Parts: sequence; C-alpha cells; structure tokens
Amino acid sequence: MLRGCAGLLRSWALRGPKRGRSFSSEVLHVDHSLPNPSWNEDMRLLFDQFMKKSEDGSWKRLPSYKCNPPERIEDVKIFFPDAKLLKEQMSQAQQFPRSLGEGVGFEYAMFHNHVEDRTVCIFQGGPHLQGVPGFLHGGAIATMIDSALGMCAILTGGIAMTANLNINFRRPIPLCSVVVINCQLDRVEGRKLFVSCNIRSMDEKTLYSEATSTFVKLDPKKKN
Ligand SMILES: CCCCCCCCCC(=O)SCCNC(=O)CCNC(=O)[C@H](O)C(C)(C)COP(=O)(O)OP(=O)(O)OC[C@H]1O[C@@H](n2cnc3c(N)ncnc32)[C@H](O)[C@@H]1OP(=O)(O)O
Repeated sequence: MLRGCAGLLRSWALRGPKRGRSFSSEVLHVDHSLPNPSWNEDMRLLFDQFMKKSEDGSWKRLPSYKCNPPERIEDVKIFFPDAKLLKEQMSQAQQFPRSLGEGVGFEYAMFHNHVEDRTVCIFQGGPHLQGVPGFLHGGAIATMIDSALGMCAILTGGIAMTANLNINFRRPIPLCSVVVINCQLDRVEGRKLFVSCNIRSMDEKTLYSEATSTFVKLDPKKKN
C-alpha cells in the first residue's frame, strides 16, 4: 500500500495532476513553478540554467499547484481514517507556500535529481515575507526549507511528515533577493528519512542558512 501511494505521489509531483477531472481547471492546472512577470532577472537566469540541466533528464522540474487534486487527498486519507476532512474546508484548502498573491510571497521552482537524491529550490521571497525591515522573516525561510526538504524526502520515500527540523540562520536574507536551497537525502533508517539543506546566494559566496531534518514515512497500519 505504501509503495503504491509513493508511486502515485511521485507521479503527481513529477508530472502533475491527471487532466480531464471535474476539479476546477484553473486551480488544478496552473503550474506556479513556471516563470511569471514578478520573477526578477536572477530568478529567470537560475530557472533557465536548471531547465538546461533538465534537458538530459538528470534533473526534473517539479510542477507546483495551489491545491491538491482529489486523488492526492484520498492518498493521505488512508493514514488519517478518523480525521474530519470537511468537504467545504477542503475545497478552499491551498498549499501554504502558494497561498499568497503573485510576487508578494513565495515565488519558487524546484528541480529534483532522482539519481543523486537531491532537490534544488530557487526562491525569491517577496515583500509580504518581511521580518526585520528589509529582510525575510525566519518563519518564511523555515516554510520554504520545510517544503524543499519535504519534497526531497517524499520523492524518495513516499508520504512522510516532518518530525524534526533544525535550522541555523547564518546571515539575513534580503527581501526580494533570489537564493538557492540545496537539499540532499543523507540516509534512510527504517521509516526515517534524514534530509539536510543549505541556502546560498546565487553566486554561492554567502551561506544564509543550514538545516537538518528527520521525516518519518507514515505507516498505514497506524491510526493517526
Ligand atoms: C506539494 C507537496 C509538498 C510537499 C512538501 C510538504 C512538506 C511539509 C511537511 C510538513 O510540514 S508536515 C507538518 C509538520 N509535521 C507534523 O505535523 C508531524 C506531526 N507528527 C506526527 O504525526 C508523528 O509524530 C510522526 C508521523 C512524525 C511520527 O509518528 P509515528 O507514530 O509514525 O512514529 P513512531 O513514534 O512510530 O516513530 C517512528 C520512528 O521515527 C522516530 N521519530 C518519531 N518522531 C520523531 C521526532 N520528532 N524526531 C526524531 N525522530 C522521531 C522514532 O524514534 C522512530 O524511530 P525508530 O524506528 O528508530 O524507533
């Protein structure tokens, strides 16, 4: 069962949702990991570089949508049989990092290398993510780290949740700048996936943050 879910999830993460479903097509089919007018020159440059790396198939761009497709919700329900996923609330639910308007919040695109178990996220943090004036809020940085590490873990192990996340904030990240989050699956022990990352400037000279994490694969035999 877990294997099947992992396969479904990987297929969704790598290729996007099946078309032709009765879900709102705007919500399902707008891929937010493609360039939009709010992306600055650096973001576009990095995106083009990774698209080039993707040409030989070693890296894959991960599509990204505001909402989960119905089949994804069903995948997760297996692990939470008692959870009250109310229809009305679920119809309004959005992925947190995609819930802010274009350009003001999290602008990002992720690429995954399946052979190396690496995920790279290029991230432009918009003006509504401010903490200390002129710089990104630590919670916004943590959100993006959790999402990128999560993607790296899930693409390897299937449905997993963050159990532990440790972040060292080394330098403040300027608002509206573009940074690169480099994630790496370090090891797998049973249901535990150990994933780490660093955040660097485009020229790689500045180390902004480092993080280590433990993701735990959900066990369908356990009632959550
Ligand atoms: C579009 C797609 C986007 C994808 C990216 C999204 C990324 C976002 C990910 C998240 O933010 S998830 C939300 C935040 N996380 C949570 O809400 C998780 C809440 N915690 C839980 O639900 C459970 O604690 C958890 C599922 C993580 C583990 O519960 P289990 O009952 O399945 O684990 P169990 O207690 O059996 O422990 C299994 C192993 O994990 C270890 N473990 C459990 N909790 C741990 C912990 N907190 N830290 C370190 N290790 C832990 C535990 O020691 C054990 O190791 P061993 O196998 O060696 O004995």
